[in-house]
Amino acid sequence: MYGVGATDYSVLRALTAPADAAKAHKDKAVSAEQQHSTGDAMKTPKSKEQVTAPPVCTLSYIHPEPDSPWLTYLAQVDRVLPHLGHLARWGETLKRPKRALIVDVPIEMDDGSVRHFEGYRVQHNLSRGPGKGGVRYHPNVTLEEVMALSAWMTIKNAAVGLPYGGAKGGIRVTPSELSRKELERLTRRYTSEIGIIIGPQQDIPAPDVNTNGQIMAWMMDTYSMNVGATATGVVTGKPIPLGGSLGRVKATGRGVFVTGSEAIRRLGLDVKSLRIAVQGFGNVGGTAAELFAQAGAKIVAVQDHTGTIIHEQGLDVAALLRHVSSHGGVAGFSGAQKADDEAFWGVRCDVLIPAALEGQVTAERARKTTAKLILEGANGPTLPAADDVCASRGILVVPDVICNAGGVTVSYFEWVQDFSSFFWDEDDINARLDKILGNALARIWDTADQLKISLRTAAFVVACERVLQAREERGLYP
Ligand SMILES: NC(=O)C1=CN([C@@H]2O[C@H](COP(=O)(O)OP(=O)(O)OC[C@H]3O[C@@H](n4cnc5c(N)ncnc54)[C@H](OP(=O)(O)O)[C@@H]3O)[C@@H](O)[C@H]2O)C=CC1
Ligand SMILES: O=C(O)CCC(=O)C(=O)O
Repeated sequence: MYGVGATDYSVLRALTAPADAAKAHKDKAVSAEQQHSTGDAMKTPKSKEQVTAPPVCTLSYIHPEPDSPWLTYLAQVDRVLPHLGHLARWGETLKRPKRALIVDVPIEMDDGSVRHFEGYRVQHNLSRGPGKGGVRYHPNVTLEEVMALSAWMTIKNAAVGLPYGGAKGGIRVTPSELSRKELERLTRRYTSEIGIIIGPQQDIPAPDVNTNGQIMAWMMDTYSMNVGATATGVVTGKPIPLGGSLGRVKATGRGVFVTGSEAIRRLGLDVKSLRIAVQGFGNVGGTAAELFAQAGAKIVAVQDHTGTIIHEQGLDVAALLRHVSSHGGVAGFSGAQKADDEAFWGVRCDVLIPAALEGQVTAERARKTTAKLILEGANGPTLPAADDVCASRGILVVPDVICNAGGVTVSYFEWVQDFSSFFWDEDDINARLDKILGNALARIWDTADQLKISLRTAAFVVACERVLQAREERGLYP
């Protein structure tokens, strides 16, 4: 399945060049699409990025299925290795997590029964600093998924230049089935179990799917009680009165908007004329949709777990946000038509924002979309085969490791503020965020232009050089 598509770098170059390339890009994209539809995509130039063999997982303790997040990550690493020069000898470091902790999380349910949940915390790499990354509560969480998410944190933190390694955690649970008290017990027990490897200097969790400020507050309190001192710096994404940072709740969606707006500018497009489809309407998707709508774009389709809604003239995003907060999902929103879930991928749009889970943009969906630009709000939403389809069709993908890095960047600000006990105002936070993301994206874009590679592989080049350079300079022996 991997590497069957060919990557046409002249298309990508046109896409990554400034606005004057817009026409060339459009013409080229049409011809790439025609090639594709005649089954002739292999005639596009062979590229350094093309991977001929599927990635191999050499770890004995997981057995990834095809298209699984860990194999997606390994395929992305295989694409970067040819660009790493002498550092490539350290490449295997990227393919193994430094440390993976699996914990049993038993809790007493409200009815007096005892239930056990599987919990994980994986520290993929610690060469550049403490582990950093969110905690996910979801029924499909597995060790392998958490490994992939932690590895993407290593790449993201390094790509942006934050002084962290990469980590991620999760519990295999359907949180909506638990009462608030059960959720608190689950969170506190999990925190105690992973307490042996987290800490303000070791590894700093934060929110991810189905976790939020309240859960971070319970984690901070539990860790603090266990160490005997209030340790605000052990988690980020906390409520403001507990050492949280202004701007963190919306930071990830804001980062999608900031990096997306820059990509839109470089493509010579006008945000006010754009039609946008958003998958996932939680913290990330909801905020990104809100900011793009405020900038004048039309949000024409939204999908979450409860269904798909479409409005050709543009949804009233503020009203949809209110509906989701009172009904738990987009289904039943009166200001739109209900649509079939698969129809979401073929909806007429210019920009697609996957902001739900991994593996959503398959090769088939990449062929179906009319979007010119994909902004990865989610982690790992695009399969490697879909990346190849996007490249051959002239669709620019702004990859997760820069596109959704706004959240961890403001988490970094929170951690710094907690250490110094000096808190910044929101304008200051947003200005610093915009600058850091803008500079990181420019560096990645230049790398893509120089090496004639995709933005994803360019982000990996920038990040992996930093990670492996640190590895080499630190040396191997204690
Ligand atoms: N929160 C953060 O700061 C960061 C999050 N991310 C990534 O962004 C993505 C979304 O996270 P976040 O917004 O925080 O999570 P939330 O829990 O706030 O929202 C997740 C959204 O995705 C929807 N969703 C879940 N499964 C599906 C599915 N199979 N099909 C369609 N929609 C689905 C949910 O719908 P429903 O509610 O109906 O289940 C919900 O709308 C994840 O990949 C996460 O790792 C990345 C960087 C930082
Ligand atoms: O804020 C953080 O520390 C991490 C956020 C996260 O989990 C992510 O970027 O995927």
